[in-house]
Amino acid sequence: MKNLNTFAEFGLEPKVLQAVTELGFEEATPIQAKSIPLALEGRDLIGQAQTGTGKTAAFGLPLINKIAKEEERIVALIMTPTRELAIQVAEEIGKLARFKGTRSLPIYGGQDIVRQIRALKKKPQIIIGTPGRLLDHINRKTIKLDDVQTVVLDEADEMLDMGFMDDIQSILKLVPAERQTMLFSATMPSNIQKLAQQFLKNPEHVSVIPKQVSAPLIDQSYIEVHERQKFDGLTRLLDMESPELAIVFGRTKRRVDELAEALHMRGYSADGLHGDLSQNQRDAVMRKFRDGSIDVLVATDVAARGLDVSGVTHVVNFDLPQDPESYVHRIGRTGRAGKEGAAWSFVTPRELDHLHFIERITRHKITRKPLPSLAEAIEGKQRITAERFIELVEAGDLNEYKGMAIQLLEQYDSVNLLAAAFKLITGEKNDKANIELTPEEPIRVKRRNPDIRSSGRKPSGYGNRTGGSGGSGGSGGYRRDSREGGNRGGYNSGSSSKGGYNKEGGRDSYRSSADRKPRPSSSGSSSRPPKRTEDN
Ligand SMILES: Nc1ncnc2c1ncn2[C@@H]1O[C@H](COP(=O)(O)OP(=O)(O)OP(=O)(O)O)[C@@H](O)[C@H]1O
Ligand SMILES: [Mg+2]
Repeated sequence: MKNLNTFAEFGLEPKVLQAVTELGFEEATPIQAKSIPLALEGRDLIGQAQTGTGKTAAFGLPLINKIAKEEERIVALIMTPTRELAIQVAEEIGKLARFKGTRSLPIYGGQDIVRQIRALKKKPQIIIGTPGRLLDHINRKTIKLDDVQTVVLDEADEMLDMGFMDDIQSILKLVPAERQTMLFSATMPSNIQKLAQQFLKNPEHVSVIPKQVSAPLIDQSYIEVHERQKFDGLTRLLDMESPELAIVFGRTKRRVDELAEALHMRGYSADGLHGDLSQNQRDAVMRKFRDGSIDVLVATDVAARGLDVSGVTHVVNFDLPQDPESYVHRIGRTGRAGKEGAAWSFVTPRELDHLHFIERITRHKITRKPLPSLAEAIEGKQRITAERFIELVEAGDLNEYKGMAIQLLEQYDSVNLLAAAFKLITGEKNDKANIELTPEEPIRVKRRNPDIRSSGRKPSGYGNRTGGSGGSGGSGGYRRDSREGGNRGGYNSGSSSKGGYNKEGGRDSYRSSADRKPRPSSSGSSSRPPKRTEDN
């Protein structure tokens, strides 16, 4: 099949094409070039391509193209694992549908259901939702899926990991069998195949996987640190690198809260994002991050999937993620849409094995770098300040300040004066603020079945490793103890038993937190990963 590269060649209708042009997309990305023609033919698809390569438009454009303007029923359903993603995909679909006027609506937990019901009365044609809240509406009969012709599962593997299998099954049973189903993600672990077999008809696998899974424009480094050095390491890194926008990933909700608070105390404009925040709080944090009023977003894996915020120049894994997949998705928040990005990971000595495991699975070398020195941090701050000085000088418009400058220059040396200005501006943020974070346990290598690449080829040596040094944890199972939610050590899932999912824990996070207690740790014999509740 010839790969089409310009959007005009796809035969999209003019109003859809107009939106693409307006958005400034010149060329289709490889995944778009491969998927769009097949999707337009009505084929079922499994689409895999690196983070930030335009998968949303790859399914969004054919979808919008196919929906008749005068349609009054819900004819398309897009499912996403998290609320933020539902909102973002809805926004992108909204942009792509701008000229055609296709109506879409995001539906997710945490948002006032009455308001959603009101919005549903306006006859949306595309629903973009998280599985739990969708089911709620289906049960209330406020959403009817009888006329759905196209279903998209975005980040399908994450939805399975979060325990949405049952919900997805229940939902798909209500969609007519005569439909088109598409499944997209950057990573495709083996459980996806099962889902695909069950719900897709003769699907075309469309994958754009170069040698490595993560996006090529991300410069990946790691710093070996002790747990207690991490915070100072982070502030030095931020000072040295001066990111435009940075996302710092922490392992748990507590970690994120503490870290955001600590950064704040040191004078950084940072805020935390995790699943215990109300939807309003989460929306507010994302808004501030998108408009640049905060420049460091500290987050649990909630923000790791699919989120597309332009200007994210740096991702820092303050704590290493458990899975290679998470690593790929986390660092994929930078280096998007052809831009460059930097990913830094803090690795404690006991986690070095785990880092090498991630390197092997992602087939990408992660370069070791030293902890930035204080001098480098200070120099970084001064460099940025100098750049700002120069911008201001070049912009002119300094008349109000010149009088005092002239006065001072008559009495003092110009170098000393400028140095004093630097000191004043870049000098100690509240470095005295005493910061102590609760330490996190190191991550250890776990045996599991990641199949991060759809080819199913496993790098040699893979799967034979047991944990690093010492300690707790089943040696055979892949113990998913890194997810937020505090259920550390609470459950084991045998490496091949990802099929069943725990329904406990509450589906929607608008429920009271009492409904969302993690499973007690005595239930370690269960092979079912508990559903992560915060995102629905
Ligand atoms: N053909 C294109 N040319 C330029 N930019 C594009 C093109 N297609 C999409 N984009 C932009 O690229 C960015 C990333 O797209 P998108 O979020 O769909 O990536 P993704 O592949 O879904 O990534 P992830 O795996 O993280 O979910 C978006 O801001 C989108 O508007
Ligand atoms: Mg995406």
